[in-house]
Amino acid sequence: MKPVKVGVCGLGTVGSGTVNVLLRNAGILKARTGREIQLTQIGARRPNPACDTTGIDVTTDIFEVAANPEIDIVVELIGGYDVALQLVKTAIENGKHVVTANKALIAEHGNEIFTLAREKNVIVAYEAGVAGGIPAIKALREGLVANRISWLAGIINGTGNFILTEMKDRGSPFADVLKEAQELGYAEADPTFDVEGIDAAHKLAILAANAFGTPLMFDKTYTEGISRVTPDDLRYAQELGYRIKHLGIARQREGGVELRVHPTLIPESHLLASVNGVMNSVLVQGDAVGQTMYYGPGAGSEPTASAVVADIADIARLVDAPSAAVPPLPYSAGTTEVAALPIGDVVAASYLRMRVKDHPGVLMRVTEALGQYGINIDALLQKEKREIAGAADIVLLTHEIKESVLMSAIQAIEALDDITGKVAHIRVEHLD
Ligand SMILES: NC(=O)C1=CN([C@@H]2O[C@H](COP(=O)(O)OP(=O)(O)OC[C@H]3O[C@@H](n4cnc5c(N)ncnc54)[C@H](O)[C@@H]3O)[C@@H](O)[C@H]2O)C=CC1
Ligand SMILES: N[C@@H](CC=O)C(=O)O
Ligand code: NA
Repeated sequence: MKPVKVGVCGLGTVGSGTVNVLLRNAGILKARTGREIQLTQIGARRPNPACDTTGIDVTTDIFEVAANPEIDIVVELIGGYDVALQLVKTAIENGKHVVTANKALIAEHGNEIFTLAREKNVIVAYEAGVAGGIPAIKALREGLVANRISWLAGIINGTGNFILTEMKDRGSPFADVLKEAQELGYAEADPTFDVEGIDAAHKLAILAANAFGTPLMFDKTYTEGISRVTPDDLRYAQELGYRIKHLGIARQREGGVELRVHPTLIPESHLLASVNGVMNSVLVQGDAVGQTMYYGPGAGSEPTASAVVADIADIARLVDAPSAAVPPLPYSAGTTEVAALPIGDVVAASYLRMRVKDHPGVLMRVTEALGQYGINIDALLQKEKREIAGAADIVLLTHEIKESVLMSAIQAIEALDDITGKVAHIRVEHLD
């Protein structure tokens, strides 16, 4: 059988890892797929010393790769939107299968890309874009195909989890840890995507589309990042028996789906609470299997390349299959429109932290304000702030309450004379 020919565009962190894995493991890939997978051409602005491209045709024009009649699979690893979209569409128009790690592109332009791919009868695969090296899309699409999925939740941004872990364990300042994550190749070109939750929202939109068979709904995903989580929050959560993790949560509800990305307190005994550093994890609730959980590196050169090459191998097995054998919407969203529920309708327990003037009766006034809205308190800490004369922090865990009601109660608390500044609010989930 003739080799399956691959063109890789972009030779940065993931591109160089992909070249290394394809070359190093060519023998086992051939044995496992029954086909030789040949790295035929690379599109790169400049060489990358992290990989050896000796003997491979390298061009500075990535569109040459997309037009190369020899090539069966174009691998998009340049990142970003405009040029990447153009490249992917050109490759599809030219009848090539596409593998990409670009979750931003898939989350925001996937509906258009998949429509075009369907017309041209080619596969667009994006396993590397969601939870890095974890075969999360494959688990949903194949391993859990028998299940009706009611919800999933995951730690799906490696940089964010790395920052929260280092802040908690070593007390490292946010900016220093972010710099380290960038040096390790974990962060996005624009790291605000990581710290403000946009990257996790891209991934959640893709996971939800696969789990629920809906179109991609990134624009309807409620998104909060980790930038407002303070070292005090991490410490107080720990004292209360919780950890703060940045979670993406997708849940089927009557009337629509919840799609939300935000810092979350989870019990320290929950398995997700032990997912640290750059590791990611996705927890899925299916009606037949119950809960399954997937764990592994969410970012980095070869962990991400592992998923890119897995997609290449899957396509290699199918390139010569009759079109009927190629899964119709292979790695993609379905088409059933569904409503995204507003965040105000979410019912969750909450962590509230407020800076108060340490006057007698202040705690009573806060609990009264909550009581007026029917909000019960589950746990409470009051911490004197030694470094600020006359100030204390009150930290509360509330029972489950509709978020729109909680917001009204928070406004009432912030209006009290004893409260300085804003009330910090982090949702609590038990995920059972
Ligand atoms: N770094 C990671 O751990 C992960 C990254 N990703 C995704 O993989 C993609 C690539 O990310 P990285 O490798 O980290 O980025 P990177 O910045 O290290 O690499 C991108 C490379 O593409 C090249 N490039 C950009 N435009 C080009 C053009 N027009 N022509 C030729 N070369 C061009 C750049 O020069 C650079 O070498 C992104 O979509 C990212 O979101 C996904 C999962 C993990
Ligand atoms: N910046 C992303 C890279 C992988 O998707 C992350 O940190 O998770
Ligand atoms: Na993955």
